[in-house]
Amino acid sequence: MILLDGKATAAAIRKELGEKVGILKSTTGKVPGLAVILAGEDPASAVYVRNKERACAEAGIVSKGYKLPASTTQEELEGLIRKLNEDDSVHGILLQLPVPQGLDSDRCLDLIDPDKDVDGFHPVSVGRLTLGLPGFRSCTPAGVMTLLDRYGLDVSGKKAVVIGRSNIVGKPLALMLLQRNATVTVCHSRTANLAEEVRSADFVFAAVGRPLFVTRDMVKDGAVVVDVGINRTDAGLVGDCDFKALESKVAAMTPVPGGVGPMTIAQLLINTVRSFEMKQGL
Ligand SMILES: NC(=O)C1=CN([C@@H]2O[C@H](COP(=O)(O)OP(=O)(O)OC[C@H]3O[C@@H](n4cnc5c(N)ncnc54)[C@H](OP(=O)(O)O)[C@@H]3O)[C@@H](O)[C@H]2O)C=CC1
Ligand SMILES: Nc1nc(=O)c2c([nH]1)NC[C@@H]1CN(c3ccc(C(=O)N[C@@H](CCC(=O)O)C(=O)O)cc3)C=[N+]21
Ligand SMILES: [Mg+2]
Repeated sequence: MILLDGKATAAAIRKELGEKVGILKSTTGKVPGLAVILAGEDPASAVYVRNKERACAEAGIVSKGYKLPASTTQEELEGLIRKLNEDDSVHGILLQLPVPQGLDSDRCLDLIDPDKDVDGFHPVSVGRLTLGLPGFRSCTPAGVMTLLDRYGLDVSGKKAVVIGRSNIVGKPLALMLLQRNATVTVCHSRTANLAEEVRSADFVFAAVGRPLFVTRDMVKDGAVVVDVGINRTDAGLVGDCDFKALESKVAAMTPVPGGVGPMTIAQLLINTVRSFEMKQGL
């Protein structure tokens, strides 16, 4: 089995980006900037935001954290986004989800300048993905595609089954796989015979949010399995797949932790540097 090492791949990407940013700095006199907005005190979100800030530093990207209390009003949050849209030192704006109760995340995401939408959540970015046009792609599914690329795994002509249809993972991932000429099936909580669908897959993508959801009997011999799930259990952080049971059956698989999670952050950095380049007309 080939372990799809997202941790090592993400580290390599950060190093490459650091070198690229160094060159961009010497030619333009400027550096890419990312604004990360965290409203409220969700502990998992705080961990992710800290990881993002550390990753930015490694790649030479200036990150600016905006920590807002859970009591922040819709008007205040929208005011901050408007200000960041106008700020020339900011090339990417990320609103960490979920936002506290009472705040309307859709209205906030809508307000982000699509040219700074490095998270790929703006309806314009989603529309561009759907149409196959250039634009920012949601970092988790785009990070998955980057990981497959780095391992030379090509989905073209292959049967891909995505489990989960959320707007930030399952749905955009299905569109990206279709763009790469996979034959794509999307499963969800109303899918009949889900196990049978998954058994037919050359590539399985699990984005469900349930530990041990994908079991050995559900996966075909020699399949490639990408586990997007992040579940906090008494046994620690686990994915959606029964890693131990699948190990001797699959051709390649991502671990959790150390798989898709670090790639999500690496993709955010890739998108931010790209946004910076576009601003410079590069
Ligand atoms: N590694 C990373 O960078 C990231 C990891 N994640 C992780 O990925 C997982 C999915 O995240 P997200 O997409 O936001 O989650 P959501 O909860 O938004 O979506 C879960 C999806 O799984 C489906 N589902 C739930 N239960 C079942 C079931 N019993 N049978 C079939 N389908 C089911 C749901 O179906 P339905 O639509 O019918 O309700 C839904 O489409 C989570 O563990 C999350 O923590 C998320 C983002 C980034
Ligand atoms: N606007 C927005 N953009 C996001 O991209 C976004 C979001 N909101 N809200 C939450 C989800 C989740 N997410 C993760 C990022 C990194 C890891 C990650 O680094 N995981 C490590 C482990 C980290 C740990 O120890 O918890 C790993 O899998 O190895 C996981 C999950 C991004 N999300
Ligand atoms: Mg969700």
